[in-house]
Amino acid sequence: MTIEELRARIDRIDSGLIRLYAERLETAAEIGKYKQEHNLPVFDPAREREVLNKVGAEAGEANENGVRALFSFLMAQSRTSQMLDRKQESELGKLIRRSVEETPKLFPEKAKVACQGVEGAYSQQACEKMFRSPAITYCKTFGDVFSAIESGECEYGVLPIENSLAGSVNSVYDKLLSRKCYIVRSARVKIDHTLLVKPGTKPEDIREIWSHEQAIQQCSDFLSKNKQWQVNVSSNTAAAARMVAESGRKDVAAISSGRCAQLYGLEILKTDIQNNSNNHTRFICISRKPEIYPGADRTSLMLALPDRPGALYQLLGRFNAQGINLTKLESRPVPGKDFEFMFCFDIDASVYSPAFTRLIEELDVTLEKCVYLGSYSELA
Ligand SMILES: C=C(O[C@@H]1C=C(C(=O)O)C=C[C@H]1O)C(=O)O
Repeated sequence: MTIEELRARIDRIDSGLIRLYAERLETAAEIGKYKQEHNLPVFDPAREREVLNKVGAEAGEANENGVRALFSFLMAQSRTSQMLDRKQESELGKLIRRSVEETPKLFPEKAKVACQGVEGAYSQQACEKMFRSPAITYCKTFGDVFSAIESGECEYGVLPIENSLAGSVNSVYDKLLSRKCYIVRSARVKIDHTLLVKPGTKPEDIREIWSHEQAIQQCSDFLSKNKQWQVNVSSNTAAAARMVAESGRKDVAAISSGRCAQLYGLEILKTDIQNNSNNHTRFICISRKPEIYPGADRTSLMLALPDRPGALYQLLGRFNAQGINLTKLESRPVPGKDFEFMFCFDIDASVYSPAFTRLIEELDVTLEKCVYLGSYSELA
């Protein structure tokens, strides 16, 4: 047979498959109606197991895995269509729709905002990107930022969530999971580390360096060329700059943003001392209530998957089926549990799109645990 003839045969098989696919979905829709009339849930895991075992056995050893994967996709499609036919919103679907309806159309210009650190911190730059005239309360720790919102002392909080070189800020993710706050906006801030000293200090006078742990890591090449310096960790890059300013010493230097030079009366000895100049940090703005402002095109979720082969593959298949892109996928251990993981997803889809609504309905109904962290837009 020629390739053309073989392809014509494939085309005929495909037409048959399409007809059977539609027929299977129509039958599932009828089952869906029955379930609705009899108050039965859409998802029937026992029946799905039975179907997978049956088709797997029928396919025989050579085709078993492929057939099982195909049928798990087909069954997910029937579930989606049954759920959409119900026109009954899931709890999460309702929360998102209500938040869109109840959130004002404009992001506030003024608000009481909690940031971690001291004046000059990168969190402050992020906060000023988000709010035109914020009233900032500085907190010692990330946990204190959450507490300031929970107690009502502040309306919003600004926290780092991810750095382009160092990756996710895991302690912020863990707190988002354990404390009830939602992401309502995010912003990218370019990180430019500089070496700051008291005016008049010369490079050869320096004996000690102070900075935040991450900044020290990000400037490791520069620091390794100056091994005679003793490197000390401080809680924040801006706190390190303030410490140098207040120390009265001329043998210490801070690694901090250039902005802190003016703020604390310091001199910039060297700019751009980081290993890689493409260094950005993403900051999030959190609030007690989910607020979804116009333009929200990113949604963060944390999902728990059943511990079985193919669970993540099947979930990713749902994103693919809805044509939805992901901008982040990472696993996080569940605090206090041995080797139990949740997956952090950043979904790249407008909250107004039907595909997003369908996906949320599916996830909320079929997954063991789906923690909604918020829908928002990111300021570049
Ligand atoms: C079609 C049904 O609904 C869902 C989809 C299934 C399928 O496509 O085979 C099986 C079980 C249910 O989760 C059904 O209950 O039979």
